[in-house]
Amino acid sequence: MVSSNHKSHTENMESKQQRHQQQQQRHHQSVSCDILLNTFQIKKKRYKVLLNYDHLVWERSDAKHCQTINNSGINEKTLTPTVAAQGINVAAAQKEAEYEREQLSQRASYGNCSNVVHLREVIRVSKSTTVRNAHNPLNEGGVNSQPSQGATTPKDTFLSIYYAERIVASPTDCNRWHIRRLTLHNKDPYIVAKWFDNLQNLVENSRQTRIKRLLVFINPYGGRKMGLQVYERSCKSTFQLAGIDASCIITQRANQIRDILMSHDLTPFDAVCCVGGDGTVAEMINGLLMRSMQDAGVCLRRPDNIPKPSLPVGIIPAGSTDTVAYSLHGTSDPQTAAIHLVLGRKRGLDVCSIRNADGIIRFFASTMGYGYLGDVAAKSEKYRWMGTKRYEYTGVKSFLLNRGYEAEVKILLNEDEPDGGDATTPEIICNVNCETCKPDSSTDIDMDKPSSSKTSLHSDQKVETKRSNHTLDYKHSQPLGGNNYCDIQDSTNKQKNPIVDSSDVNLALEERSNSPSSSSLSNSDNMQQQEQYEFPSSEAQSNGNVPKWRIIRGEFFMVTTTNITCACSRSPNGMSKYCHLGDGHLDVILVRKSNMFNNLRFAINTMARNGDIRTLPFVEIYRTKQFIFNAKPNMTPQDYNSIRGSCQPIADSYAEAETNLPNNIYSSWNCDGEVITDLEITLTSHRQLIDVFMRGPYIYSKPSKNLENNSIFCCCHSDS
Ligand SMILES: Nc1ncnc2c1ncn2[C@@H]1O[C@H](COP(=O)(O)OP(=O)(O)OP(=O)(O)O)[C@@H](O)[C@H]1O
Repeated sequence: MVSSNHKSHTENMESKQQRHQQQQQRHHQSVSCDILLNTFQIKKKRYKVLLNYDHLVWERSDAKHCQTINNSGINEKTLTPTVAAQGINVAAAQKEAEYEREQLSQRASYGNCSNVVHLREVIRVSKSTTVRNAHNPLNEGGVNSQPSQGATTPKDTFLSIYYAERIVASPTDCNRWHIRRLTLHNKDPYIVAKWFDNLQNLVENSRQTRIKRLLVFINPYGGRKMGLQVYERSCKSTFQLAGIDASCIITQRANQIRDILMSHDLTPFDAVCCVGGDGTVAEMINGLLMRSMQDAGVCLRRPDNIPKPSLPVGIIPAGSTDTVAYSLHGTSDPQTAAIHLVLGRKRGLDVCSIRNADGIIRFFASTMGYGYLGDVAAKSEKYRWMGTKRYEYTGVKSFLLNRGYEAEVKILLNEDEPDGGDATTPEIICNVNCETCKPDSSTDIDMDKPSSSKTSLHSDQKVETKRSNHTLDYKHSQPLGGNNYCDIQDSTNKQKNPIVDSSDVNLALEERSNSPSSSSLSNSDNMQQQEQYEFPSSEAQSNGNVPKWRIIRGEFFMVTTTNITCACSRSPNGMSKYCHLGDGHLDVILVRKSNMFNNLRFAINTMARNGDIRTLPFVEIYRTKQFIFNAKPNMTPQDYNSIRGSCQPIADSYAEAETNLPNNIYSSWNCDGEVITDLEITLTSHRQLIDVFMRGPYIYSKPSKNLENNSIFCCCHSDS
């Protein structure tokens, strides 16, 4: 009896709930219509404003004011892809223009004096009774952004729409975004309420991909030690405007981000973000990847596959070079990075794993350079007090002292490019609509399939993985949209811990010295610029699917692998202009030892906007999924013990590197700005292993006055 009563009560509750939901749905349907057209005042001028499905259009009621002014003050009617003169890849630029046109296709053709904003770029909508409150959405009046429910009489006559807009100013400045406000005024509060409800519903729909709870790591030590200020100035208000509940942690030591990500409960968050330079990004990415491996229960050193972390990442530049942020966003403007984060558009970014004889030692997202770049990283840390100037100082010093480094590299040939994918054919620059980086189902290469020269890589050694889930002491006292600073109890002093302990080095070294393949490599007496191919045996061929390697030996000014273009403000095209963000490959750049003049040519071509290192005869570029490096092909087994490689944290790296490496015979690796002293490593690219809030760099489309159709291609308006 009791149970049947309970049952009928539950059914009643359920049907009530359903009715309530239906009522709500009906209410939403009644308030949301796809098209609205009204006249509003914008800065005391009358405008016709149209809400057309997913975009908002406004234009002066008075036709004589029909010319729009863009941000650079240029009168414009349309934007066309006239970019050939800039030496920018025309095909890619056309693609962008096509994309922009596609974006606007559903907008029909508006007058050339119309201003258009896609609701996808709208960050917040608020209404208020006074213009003052409309301009302060986080104040009492403006925060009221919930749809007005039923009976209350509307009294707000101002509607503010905050949206993100890209600034297209010049070929060198077309990637920055800023937030603009459009304030509409209508004396009839019912019209304002209707617009508010509709906009709010539509924006909510496009908001589904956006995040609400964010974990932010701020590095107060990197760059000009301005991490906190950068966050306060460029990100905090943007996150608040977007209603993001940000919990901030100011780092107290190197590797703390990685340790927190590996040990604390991350379920309260939708995303993780870091404010810092490349070293900070590397820590965050390493922490997330190690955590996902740990959670999946795979061996950290020798995983069969590397699971993709569930949390996407945001990257806010506040370091010295910020190559990762620059390559991803096309600018090192922190507000742009924050805007990409709040708008929620993600792309997969390739990440490379680095293995030594013991297995994976860490991951990198930007670049890994031996020779010149390694020397700069090893030396520059000592001069951190110089700020960003330290790179210039140690850069020149390392440049002059570089006498070339002997090495052997093995490059895995791509199946479709039997000659090794020599990158001399015209290529497309990775951009916002890059076809090459479209997400696909192509699998990663098998971690253990391509072998380096070491048998120890295939051993079944297991590393115990332990996970302790601490919870962070977040202060959730503030409402959604707050920016809370968290207290972290950091009892462990792990300042000198490498990403993975190299405790098994001796064991691995013994295995290595017994390895038949390593001895076969040491037989090569003549190391001068040799190149050969390793062909599979006939037996292996009959099995099919056998990797083929290109082997190159010689002396190099530098050997660099890049995962992204490595562009930065000093080198706007980057070291590897055509490198893609998510194609599952890394670019290997070999700069042969030649003379000072050639080294200088290389440096100039890397830094100049129109430079192209592919034209230099002493530079070779290969695109590959896997790369094996050996700095000491002639080394005897005894020598290994004196030059044990290990991954060093950035602190003290200079001292360690100098004592470990004998008399400039060997360089070290610069891995995302940090020093690694391993001399035998294997790099493997993992396609789109991490999701990042970014769009990729835009290619400049020059504003033109040629009017081919009546559409406009950017959003410009007079309300600022
Ligand atoms: N509170 C701290 N004290 C000392 N070191 C820290 C602290 N917080 C983070 N770090 C370390 O500082 C290192 C340098 O930071 P980061 O790479 O962000 O700046 P940068 O080297 O100036 O910039 P870039 O790498 O872009 O040139 C990082 O490797 C990080 O581990």
